[in-house]
Amino acid sequence: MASGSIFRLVSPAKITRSSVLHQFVEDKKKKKSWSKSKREWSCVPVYSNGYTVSSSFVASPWRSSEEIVSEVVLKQASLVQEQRKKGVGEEEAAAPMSRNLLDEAYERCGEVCAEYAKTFYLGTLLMTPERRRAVWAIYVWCRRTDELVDGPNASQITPIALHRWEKRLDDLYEGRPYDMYDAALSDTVLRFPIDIQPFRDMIEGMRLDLKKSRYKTFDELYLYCYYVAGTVGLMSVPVMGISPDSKASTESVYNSSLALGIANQLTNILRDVGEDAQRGRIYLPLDELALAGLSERDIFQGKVTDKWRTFMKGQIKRARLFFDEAEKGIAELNSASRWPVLASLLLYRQILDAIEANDYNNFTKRAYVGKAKKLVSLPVAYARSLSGPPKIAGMARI
Ligand SMILES: CC(C)=CCC/C(C)=C/CC/C(C)=C/CC/C(C)=C/[C@@H]1[C@@H](COP(=O)(O)OP(=O)(O)O)[C@]1(C)CC/C=C(\C)CC/C=C(\C)CCC=C(C)C
Ligand SMILES: [Mn+2]
Repeated sequence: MASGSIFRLVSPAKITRSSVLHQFVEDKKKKKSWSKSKREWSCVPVYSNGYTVSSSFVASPWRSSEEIVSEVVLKQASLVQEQRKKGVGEEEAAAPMSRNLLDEAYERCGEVCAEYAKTFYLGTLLMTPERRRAVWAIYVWCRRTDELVDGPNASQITPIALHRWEKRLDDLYEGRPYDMYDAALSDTVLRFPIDIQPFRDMIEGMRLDLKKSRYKTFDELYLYCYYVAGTVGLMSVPVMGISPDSKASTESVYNSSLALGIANQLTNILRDVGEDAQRGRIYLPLDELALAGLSERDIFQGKVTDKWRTFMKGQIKRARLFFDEAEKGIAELNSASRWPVLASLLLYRQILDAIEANDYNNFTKRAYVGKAKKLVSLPVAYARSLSGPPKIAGMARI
């Protein structure tokens, strides 16, 4: 992907519901006991002594990825609750930069967004100007972070470069932006209650990508998906805003936003199995592959067999459950934010349908959602986004 423009200024040195995957859980129960989280999202094995054997041979209390992530969710949700109570508004903050320059910085973010994600950009035009440009600034930061490991200079990216990128993040959070795009985000995080942790975690995801190319369990994969995509949900909700009519708990809305990121990333992974295998990567839970009678070799050989189809059906089912979880939260968002989010959900979810339509050949055939289907989704999303939060709490209070 051409990334020259957004990197010009960068320093070169750079849940499941209980029904999820029922067949996997049933099979695995024979070997392990499975933790059932409060939100029943977990599809995570717990060894009977509550400990895992870590590669460093140090026994530590076992925490599932979901538990680790839910701490970040709680922290982010409480920041927003505080802001809601205090009634701190978007208009309050003043960034240490002239208004004209700042406007220009945001404009540039909008241009990047329009170039890389046209439909999403159009959706943001429905939002208030403050929200719209804040979402652009977040989008650009995420895109640049991803480009560090996936862009044209990826081969030169080392952990040191990622460390520098994280240092830049700290600086922009402290009001010392390095370039125009950073300046826009620096202003955004002053205006909206967005914790730094999801940003740090996305960088952590990129770090993981540099050193890891296999995922033994879904728990490991879940953490990766949280890092690179669930974080986007946590960054976005404080900007998109929760509807004043929402009766749902802030935490439950955050959980839905997290679910959307996870669902998107799982979908990405399922679409790109063949491409990733060509790069020597397998973003699939190896234990589940083994249970389906498949090995790494089968992935590299890329043959669509009945075993593969059955395995894929389970993976698709799981991704859809995350989409369902996400969908429930959308009605709780501010009215102007619902449409772009729902449109993106509907568009992404159709990639799963496309994998099915390709008879599960995600080795050599790219699952693709045609223009016509995309166009139909937009008014459908719009019509559905008109209905707001249910009159009584529609989402579980935790
Ligand atoms: C209550 C509720 C449901 C709220 C919604 C919250 C919300 C807006 C969630 C957004 C979820 C979302 C769009 C997540 C992005 C997931 C994603 C695809 C991440 C990709 C990572 C790396 O993948 P990979 O390298 O395997 O794949 P590529 O080949 O590179 O595609 C990312 C590329 C990370 C970088 C993410 C972005 C550039 C997207 C950032 C998007 C936003 C800030 C705006 C999100 C808003 C909307 C309306 C979609
Ligand atoms: Mn990428």
